[in-house]
Amino acid sequence: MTELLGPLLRREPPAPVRCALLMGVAQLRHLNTPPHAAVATIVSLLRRRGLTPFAGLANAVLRRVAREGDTLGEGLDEERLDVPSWLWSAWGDRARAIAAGLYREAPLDLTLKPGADAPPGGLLLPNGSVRYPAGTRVTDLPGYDEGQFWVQDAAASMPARLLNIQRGQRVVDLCAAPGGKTAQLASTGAEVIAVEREPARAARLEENLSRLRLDVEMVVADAADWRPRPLADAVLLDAPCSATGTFRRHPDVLWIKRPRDVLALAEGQDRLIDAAGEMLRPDGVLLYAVCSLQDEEGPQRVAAAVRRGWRVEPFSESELAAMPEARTQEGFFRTHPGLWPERGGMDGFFAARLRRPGG
Ligand SMILES: C[S@@+](CC[C@H](N)C(=O)[O-])C[C@H]1O[C@@H](n2cnc3c(N)ncnc32)[C@H](O)[C@@H]1O
Repeated sequence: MTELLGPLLRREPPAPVRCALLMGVAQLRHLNTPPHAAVATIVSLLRRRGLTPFAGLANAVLRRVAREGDTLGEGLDEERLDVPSWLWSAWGDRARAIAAGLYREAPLDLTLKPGADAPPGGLLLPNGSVRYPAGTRVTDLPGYDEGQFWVQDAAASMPARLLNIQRGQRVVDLCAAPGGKTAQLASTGAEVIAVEREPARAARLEENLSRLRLDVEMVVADAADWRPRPLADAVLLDAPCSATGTFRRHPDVLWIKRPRDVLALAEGQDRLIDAAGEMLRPDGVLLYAVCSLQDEEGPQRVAAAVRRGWRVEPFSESELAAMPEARTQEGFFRTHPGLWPERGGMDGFFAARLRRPGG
């Protein structure tokens, strides 16, 4: 949008005026706002902010964008321009496919409790999630109050499915709130301990589990310090991350994160992976997951874990039969918002299965 605006301005306007113009361009180009409404909104916004001298400029520029927007935009590589350069480079040859997800609003995906019926109007996805159009309000769907399902993007539902936990096993769910993965684990009949550091988020997790009528042991603690007794058969670590994979729901994430944030998060991820190692019985399994598109938080964390003695246990083709496009050569699970374009995309996720060092 900045590139579209540039040639229409003879000199750089003050920052608030530029912001208002960008809002106008976004309304005209992306939100299908009728031109008169977009122009009137921005002009009146400028007047109310004491920027009346710029009202004429806004009027002229935005009318021109409304009239000639398509011609003005010709030759601009919108996908490239809508992604910060450092992320575009970091995404490498996946960048264009990932950026395609920028222009699709995320649908609403549900995970059903075993045996529950899907509310009408949904599309059953190959992985078992049920998809509803963007904008659907989950609380309006029949079965919500009875705890028959919860909101969880199709890609986000895969790590817990891939852990393939069995009834009676003891599983620790680290970094658990708001509890989508906890609910999946608890639905298997496993003994689940959910660990969440933030008390307010832990309270939300408890509320969610109570609506779902699922039984879980809750621990409010820092996963880096807490240890279970007896040790666990499996740990699911949904580690705090840059969350770049969630940009369809949180578009600002692409613009507020910096490369140094990713590096700091990676250090924390290594610490939590090794903490998980101290929670597992010998030969116990760790499912490491992040909703990040960044190599530093995915494959590079696994490579670092291998250097510290962890073993990778690749996901097989049959384990990922429902989402074959998500299986990497190394046997990791990796998705991005450009996948499943005909079905409405999915979040970006990374997951790998690791065996405990010395196990
Ligand atoms: C990505 S969200 C987890 C989403 C969740 N697993 C789900 O499927 O609904 C990350 C969560 O981890 C929590 N968290 C971050 N660092 C933590 C730590 N060191 N120990 C425990 N919880 C932590 C955050 O408060 C946040 O609620």
